[in-house]
Amino acid sequence: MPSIRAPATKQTATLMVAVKCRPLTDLERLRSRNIIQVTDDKSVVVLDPDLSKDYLDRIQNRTKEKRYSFDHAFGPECTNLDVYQRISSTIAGVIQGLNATVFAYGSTGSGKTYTMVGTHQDPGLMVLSLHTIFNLIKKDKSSDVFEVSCSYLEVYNEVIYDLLVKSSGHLELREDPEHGIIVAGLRNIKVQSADKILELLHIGNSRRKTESTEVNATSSRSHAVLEIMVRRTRRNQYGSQVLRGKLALVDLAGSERASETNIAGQKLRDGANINRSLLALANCINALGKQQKKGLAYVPYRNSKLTRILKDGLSGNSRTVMVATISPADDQYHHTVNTLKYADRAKEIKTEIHKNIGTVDTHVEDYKRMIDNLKVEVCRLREELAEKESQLTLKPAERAANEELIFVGCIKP
Ligand SMILES: Nc1ncnc2c1ncn2[C@@H]1O[C@H](COP(=O)(O)OP(=O)(O)OP(=O)(O)O)[C@@H](O)[C@H]1O
Repeated sequence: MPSIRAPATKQTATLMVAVKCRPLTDLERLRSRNIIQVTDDKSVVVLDPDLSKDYLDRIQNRTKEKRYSFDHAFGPECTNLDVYQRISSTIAGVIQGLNATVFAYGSTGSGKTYTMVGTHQDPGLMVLSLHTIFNLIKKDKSSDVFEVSCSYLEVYNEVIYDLLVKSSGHLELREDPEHGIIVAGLRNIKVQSADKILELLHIGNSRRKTESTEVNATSSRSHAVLEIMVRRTRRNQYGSQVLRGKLALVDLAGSERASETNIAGQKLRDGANINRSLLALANCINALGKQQKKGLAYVPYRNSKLTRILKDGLSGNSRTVMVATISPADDQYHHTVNTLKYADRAKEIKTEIHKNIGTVDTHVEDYKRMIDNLKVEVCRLREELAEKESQLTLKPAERAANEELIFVGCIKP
């Protein structure tokens, strides 16, 4: 079976960075002050948490107040749907054969899981994206054939587990010449509806490692990656064209300082591993940001499983959105500024996107049939042309007689 790869046209895309500030929790309202101002739909101001600064300190710039601007900024009153509406065009590309990655980045308790998974009243980006994909598929279902499958994994203590398999073993990463980094043995389940994926997501989330820390009652101890693969087959008279789009939705584990979360033993080890991979991610963001400004820089993807999995989303074939989540509480000032610092660097990151137009599986027999049909067509056109030419080369008298004959021939039955 021959395979024909259609030429892909590449386009450069810049990583989209959105910042989302959650509201103060009930507990925080009692002991913390709000230091975040989202001044417009792109700008965020982090106020100096130290109220003792006097006027002179402020005008002499001895303040820790910081200002940032991003592609989008969302205040505590914004819902996940508000965020989603700004990124939905990226998701829609998946059914056209484009890859997309959405990841939430922020310190522990800043609202990453809330943003990605959400609640019943305020569904998160994972849920909203799935509905978009299936609604778009419904529209084009009459002309094209779609196949949707999903996988859900977690990286816990630098080990990959399949969240769609009960008591999954350790999985390994492999480099595939055609598909890039793949997780060997990861279950890929075919699904017919968004509800089925949501059911799988729910099961996967119940298997995810979470712990109660002092900062967050259900703190994610692992990085979770939900991947939705859409295979679209378009049939036309020349055979079939296959488009393959992939959406990766990533909920990272929370980074924290051991002193702050009051943890020890296993939890402390988890924290060290989480921080190691988040540090590796931060280093990759740094290097990629520098690469855009100063030219080539080494990007240390291989320093963690997480960065190897996210490699495509950070520099390969993907339209990527980073949602930086922050807490408005004054005691989170350092975490907030740190998150915004990396979000600011991520704005420089560029990816190259192209449609994954797969092999056109047309049998030799199909080509033979097409050639035969074309041969018949050419013969017919040649005959028509010869007849027209002979008409033109006839002498005028002959032509008149000929036309008369044709005319007589027409009216006589
Ligand atoms: N936009 C929001 N509106 C209301 N509550 C929110 C919002 N965002 C987050 N929260 C609440 O804040 C708390 C922490 O959120 P979440 O668990 O999503 O943080 P996280 O960043 O995923 O933390 P970790 O990294 O420790 O897993 C939760 O109680 C959550 O319900």
